[in-house]
Amino acid sequence: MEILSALTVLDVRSLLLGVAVFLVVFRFLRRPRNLPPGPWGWPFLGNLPQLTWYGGELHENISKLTARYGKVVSVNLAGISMVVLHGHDTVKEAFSRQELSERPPAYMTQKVAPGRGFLSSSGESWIEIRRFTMAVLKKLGVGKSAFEQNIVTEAEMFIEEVQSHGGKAFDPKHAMSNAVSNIICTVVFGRRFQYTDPAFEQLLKVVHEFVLQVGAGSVFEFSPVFNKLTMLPFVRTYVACLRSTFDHINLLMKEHSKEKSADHQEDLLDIFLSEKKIKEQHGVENAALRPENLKHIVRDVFGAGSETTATTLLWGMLYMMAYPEVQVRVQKELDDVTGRNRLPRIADKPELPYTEAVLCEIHRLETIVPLSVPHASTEDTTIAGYNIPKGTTIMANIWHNHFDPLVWEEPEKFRPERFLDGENKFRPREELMPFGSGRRSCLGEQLAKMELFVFFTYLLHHFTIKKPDHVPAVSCEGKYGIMWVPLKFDICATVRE
Ligand code: HEM
Repeated sequence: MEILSALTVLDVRSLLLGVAVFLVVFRFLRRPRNLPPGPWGWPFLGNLPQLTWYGGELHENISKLTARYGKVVSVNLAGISMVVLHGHDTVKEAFSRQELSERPPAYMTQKVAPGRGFLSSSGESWIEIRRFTMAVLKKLGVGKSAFEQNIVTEAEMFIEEVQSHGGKAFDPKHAMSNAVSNIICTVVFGRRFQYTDPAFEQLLKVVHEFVLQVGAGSVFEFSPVFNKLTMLPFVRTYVACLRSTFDHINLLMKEHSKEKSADHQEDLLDIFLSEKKIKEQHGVENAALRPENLKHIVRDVFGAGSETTATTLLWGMLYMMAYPEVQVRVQKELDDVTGRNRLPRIADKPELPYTEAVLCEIHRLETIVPLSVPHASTEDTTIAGYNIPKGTTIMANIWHNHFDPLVWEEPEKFRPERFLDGENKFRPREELMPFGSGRRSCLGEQLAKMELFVFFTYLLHHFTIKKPDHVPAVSCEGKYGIMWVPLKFDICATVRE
């Protein structure tokens, strides 16, 4: 009897062991062959501990893997198997292809607010949303000189705000975010807000909070693991930020639908609603114009279009304090072209090659979206000879490309001259890709370039900016959330003669 029960226990154990071995072997055999190489990972967390917990930034740590694994590296971040591309040629080739230009599922956002925007759409709905938004921006004159006046208005308000500090030390972040966000408000809501407007202040606060709170590479958003672990404090914070952003956008959209003030300009919301009406009258279905999509489009355009440009301008101020000789050269170039009696205009840009080179060098050294925004493959395909199964998340390590010593001589150095030719004319470099590359590249690139040019030239035409005396040295250190942002700093801005 005892022998029989011992045998039964043994049989059950053997059976379980057999099943476990079978599952491991089956999984191994089913694994697609010739995947891009990469380091081993922990169960559930994958390579997250190696890449984020032991110091260094995620984009730098992934970049280090290229020494061992080459330009196309597989990593797993909390259940997301992703392939990270390095080298501008690899990124350019891959992102020009339709099957590598979609987005992975945005689990968290869909949980909080179902609907499609730029971050959460692929295929036909993305094509429609992008086409619609591009048409709106074109209609509003964005990217053309007609829109310049809106930017100039905000730049002038910003200059006034800076001047109000009378040369004393202050943190420019708040005024900068207000000014740049107001330009997007003109596009989306047809109006600018007073810096002290409570609804506007709240919106900026939640967007800023969102940027600060979200961990490296928007991992929570696209992770099927964290998506289920909503009891974890940092996931709870992320969800709360998402909720709060959508609540504020809903509030501003409700305000917008009330009676318009006399100075109201046509905006994205107006065009969305009127296009929707026309399409409905003609019985045409349009994936972009579903009511639930509107708040997503607004959130994505607002989120992508405000903090990005403001952050680049903050980096610009830091570099001008850290490299006063570069600041003097920009100011001289501005004075030579515009004199002291008028302000620079976008039409002056071709005559300001050094200023343009400085802006490019800031984009390169402080790549504010170091790992770009995740893409996904929509079919089995290949990159650089490796198999890429359908549904793989693909990231581009833009930061790595901007520091590639084979492309940039002494890449760690701030050297705007690398964007000038032998005759000191502006020399664009295709290896510089702060706005991404290909079909899914930044929709707001033209707008951002106009804003950066106007704000940067206005600032340096009006003021000389210096580090406050109490600060021992200018630090160009940053912090990585969704974006690479400078640590808090103060400036002193003295009015130029
Ligand atoms: C310095 C400023 C900016 C930088 C560095 C920047 C950078 C980027 C990058 C790297 C991407 C991802 C590209 C990809 O997925 O491959 C992106 C996407 C996007 N950006 Fe920008 N951006 C900036 C300003 C703006 C502005 C002002 C707007 C406002 C209209 C904007 C709207 C968007 C949108 C809507 C997308 C998503 C495009 C899509 O999925 O089709 N961005 N941006």
